[in-house]
Amino acid sequence: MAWPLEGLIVAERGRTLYEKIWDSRLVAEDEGEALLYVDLHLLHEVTSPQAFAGLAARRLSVRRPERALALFDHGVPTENQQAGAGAVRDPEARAQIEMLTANSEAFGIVRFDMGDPRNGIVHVVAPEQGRTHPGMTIVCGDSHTSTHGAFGALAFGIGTSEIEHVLATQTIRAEKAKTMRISIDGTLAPGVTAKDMALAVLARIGVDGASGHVVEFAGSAVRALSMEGRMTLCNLSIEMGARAGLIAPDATTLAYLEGRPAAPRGEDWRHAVDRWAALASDADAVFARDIRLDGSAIPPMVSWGITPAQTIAIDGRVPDPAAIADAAQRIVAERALAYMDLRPGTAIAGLPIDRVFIGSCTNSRIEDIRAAAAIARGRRIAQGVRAMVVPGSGLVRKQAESEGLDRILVAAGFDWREPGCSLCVGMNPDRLDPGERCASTSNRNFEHRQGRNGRTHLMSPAMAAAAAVTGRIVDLRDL
Ligand SMILES: CC(C)[C@H](C(=O)O)[C@@H](O)C(=O)O
Ligand code: SF4
Repeated sequence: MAWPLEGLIVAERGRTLYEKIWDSRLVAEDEGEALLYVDLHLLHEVTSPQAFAGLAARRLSVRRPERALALFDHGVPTENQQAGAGAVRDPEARAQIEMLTANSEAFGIVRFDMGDPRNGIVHVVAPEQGRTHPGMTIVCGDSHTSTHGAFGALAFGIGTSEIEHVLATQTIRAEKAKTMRISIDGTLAPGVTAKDMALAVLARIGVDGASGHVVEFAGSAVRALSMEGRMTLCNLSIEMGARAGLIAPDATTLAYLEGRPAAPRGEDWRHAVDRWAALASDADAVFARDIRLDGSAIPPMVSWGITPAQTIAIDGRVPDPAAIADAAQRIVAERALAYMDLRPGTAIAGLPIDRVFIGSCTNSRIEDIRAAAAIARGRRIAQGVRAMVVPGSGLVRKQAESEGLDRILVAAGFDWREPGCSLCVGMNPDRLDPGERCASTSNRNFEHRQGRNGRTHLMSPAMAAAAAVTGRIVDLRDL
C-alpha cells in the first residue's frame, strides 16, 4: 500500500502560509494546473466591462454575487463626486463607470457609488470595510491586489478573461508558485517607513527579483509594522515581480479587523481567530529562497529612474551607466537618465520638484495622511510647487477631517481632494504636465505614468511632504 505512506511523508514537512492557503482553497489539480476557490472578488470600472460583456454573450450569470464588491477608482475625478458619473467629462471613463453601475445592479453585486463615503481605491476600501480576511483567496483585475496579502490572504491580480471566469464559476485557474521569504529584522530609524523598506528591497533584488515566487515578509521589523505599513509593503511586492506578497496574521491583524463592518462577529469571530492562528508558516517549513535585510540600516529611499528598483538612499547619487557592468541594466539606466533629465553622479537630495502627490493604494491611508500633515504643520509649500493629497477612500477623508488634518494641509497650501487613484495613473483629470518632476507616494515611476513626459520620484508620504515644503527632494531629517 503505497499511498498512505506517501500521505505520511507529505505531512512530515511543515508548510508555509502560502501552501496552507493553497491547500485549503484547492478545488481540483491536474498536472501542475489547479483550480482555486475565490473568497473575494473586487471589481473596478476599468477592467470589468469586457468580462461582464463576455458573461452576457454566453448567457451566464454570476455564481456568487455576495462574494464580489464593485468600486470606482481609476477614472473618477477627485472633485465634485456627488454629481456622479454624469459629471465625468472623459467619455471613456464615464462609460466604464456607467457600465459597472449597470452590471453590478443587474447581477446583484454590492456597489459603493461615486460620492458614497465608503467608495475609494479597491485596495484601500476592502480592508477598511473588514472584507479582507486572513486565509482568503482574493482576486481583482488589478495588479496591486497583492496589497491584501498584508492580512495573510493569498491575493493577486487577474486579467479580463479571468474576471469573467471568476464571475461565472467563483474559481480561478492557478499554477503553484515557488516560495520566497524576505526577512527584515531590527528597528527602523526615525522617519523610515514601510515604503522605504519596500524600496530598499526593490533596490536590492530588482523588478524581477521575486518573479515566479510568492513572497512572505517576515522578521521583527515587519512584525512591528501597523496593518497600514504592511499593506504598503505587500502593495509593492508586485513591483518585485512576485506573484503575491504575504504577511502572517497576528495580534496587529486581529486588532485592525475586529468590529469592522464585514468582519465576523461573536461566535464567528472566535472561530475565525482560531482558524487564522493556524495559518502562520510552520517553523520547519522550507522556502525555495530566503533573503535577509537589516531594517535598522534602511535610510529614507527615493527612486531616480523609470522602474521602482532604480532607487537610492536619500544621501545617494544617481548612478553612472558607464559603471554598470550588466549590459541590459546599463541600457535601462541610460534611458532612465535621459527620460528623467538627470546627469550621472547628481546627488538626489536637492533636486527641484514641480509637483507633489500624496495618495494611491500604496500610501493613501490615514497614517500616511497623518505623516504628511505632521510635516506640513506650521509650514508652507514652496513657491511654484503644486501639491495634492488624495485620501484612498471617502472614509479616510472623513477620518482625516475629523482629526483636523485637512485644515493643516490646506493652510500649508496643499490641495485636499476627494478619493481615487488620481495622479497615480493618467486615467482621470489629475495629470502631470510634460516635463514636470513629481515627488510621489505611488508605486510606479514608469515613463508617462503620471502624464505625458512627466517625471516621477517615488518616496514615502513624509518625504513627499518634505519635498513640498522645500521645493526639492530632501532628507526629512534635515528639515
Ligand atoms: C488599470 C489597472 C489594470 C492597472 C493595474 O492592473 O495595476 C492600474 O491599477 C495600475 O496601477 O497600473
Ligand atoms: S492607486 Fe494606482 S496603483 Fe493603485 S490601483 Fe489605482 S492606479 Fe493602480
